[in-house]
Amino acid sequence: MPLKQTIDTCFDVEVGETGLTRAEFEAVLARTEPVLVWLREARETGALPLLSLPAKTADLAGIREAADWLADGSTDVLVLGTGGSSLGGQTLAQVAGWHLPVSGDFRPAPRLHFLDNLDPHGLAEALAVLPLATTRAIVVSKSGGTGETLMQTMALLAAYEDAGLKGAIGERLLGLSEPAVSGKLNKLRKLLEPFGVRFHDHDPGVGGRFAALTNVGLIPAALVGLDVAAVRAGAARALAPVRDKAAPGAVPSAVGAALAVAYAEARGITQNVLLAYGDRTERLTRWYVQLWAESLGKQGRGMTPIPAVGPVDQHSQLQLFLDGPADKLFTVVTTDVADKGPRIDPALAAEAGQAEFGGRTVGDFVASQQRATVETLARNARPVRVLHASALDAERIGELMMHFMLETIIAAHLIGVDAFDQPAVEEGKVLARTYLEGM
Ligand SMILES: O=P(O)(O)OC[C@H]1O[C@](O)(CO)[C@@H](O)[C@@H]1O
Repeated sequence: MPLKQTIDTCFDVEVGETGLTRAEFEAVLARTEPVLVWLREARETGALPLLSLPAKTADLAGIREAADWLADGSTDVLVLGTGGSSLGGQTLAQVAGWHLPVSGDFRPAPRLHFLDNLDPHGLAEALAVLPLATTRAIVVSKSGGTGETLMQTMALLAAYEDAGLKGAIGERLLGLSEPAVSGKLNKLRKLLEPFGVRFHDHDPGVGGRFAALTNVGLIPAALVGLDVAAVRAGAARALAPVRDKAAPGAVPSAVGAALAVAYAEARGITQNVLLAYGDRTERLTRWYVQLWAESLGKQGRGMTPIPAVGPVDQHSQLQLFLDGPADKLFTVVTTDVADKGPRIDPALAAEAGQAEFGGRTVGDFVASQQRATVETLARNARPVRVLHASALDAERIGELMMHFMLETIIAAHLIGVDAFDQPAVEEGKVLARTYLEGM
């Protein structure tokens, strides 16, 4: 079953005066019309390569081959890379069971590790415990110049050398970066190619945070057995209403973008909580944070993404969400979990004084919580939309990610910023380099 978006609990009739009026929403929704025309044309002309990805199949064999090469005889596979060079892969891999509490630790070899944060202690400890002779890595950097990734890579190269494996680095590492362009230095290629490391090309027309559906996200996904063709098929579903010239009200991503922008403009509500239920969606919330924050936060404009996972964050953030400032728009991602998971023994439930648990499954409880949280938010005058998937599988995650990417691009157009750059972060990078030189 495809993704279902429900926005009824976003309006004044349901949430009181914090809520938008239908007229306020419709006015912004109407402004998505030219954006949808632009998107449709960009898909047809290929001007926005992201939009060609859902229908693309020619590269899938190469993606599966790369994943098989990384896995072959390996106990461990590292993904070095940060931001958009890592989070999309993490999000997809988690749907296949990577990084789930407990069961994620018991997955069959190879173990998959994403090293996306540069931490001196963590990296040293990782390099000390990894069985390097059976460890492969894929190094992902669109630009080839990200300091964190270069440093991790150099540290790994030195560790291989110390382990007497220098001669076989080409058999252990794979690179993924923009194609070499004459006259333009790609530091990662310059560093790794002399070791005989092969490179896959990062599509130069797809920015890192929009790259989950390219080899960047799909190689790690394939490595843990996710059906990468199904991910693309799901993405195609999210794109279909744009392609098919549906009216804005029938394009879920346009509706979502219009809601967020209408709340920002008409109510000053610029905080967007993504509360996703289930361990398999935890990385999705982190991927969404980069997408929404880095794409929209510029020129004094933007909206602040807040990640939350259910039900666990009911026990940390929900108090604030319900009873703190009414300054947030909520998106709750739910799935059909009723009847799923362990079933509770009625005798134990009665013994514990929790008779209503008896005969119910864990999923029954979570399903009730999903419903109760949405309703409680609305009753407390918090606007909330629901994105519901019957199950979070390869196809649905592809649909969900494409939905959010389209929503982000449309929102960027509505607020008048470029979704695809991130100029402000450069200043700190330059300064950090200066400080490093002075050490
Ligand atoms: O893939 P790269 O070029 O290493 O960049 C990693 C990340 O760094 C950023 O450029 C921000 O510094 C992100 O936009 C990007 O996803």
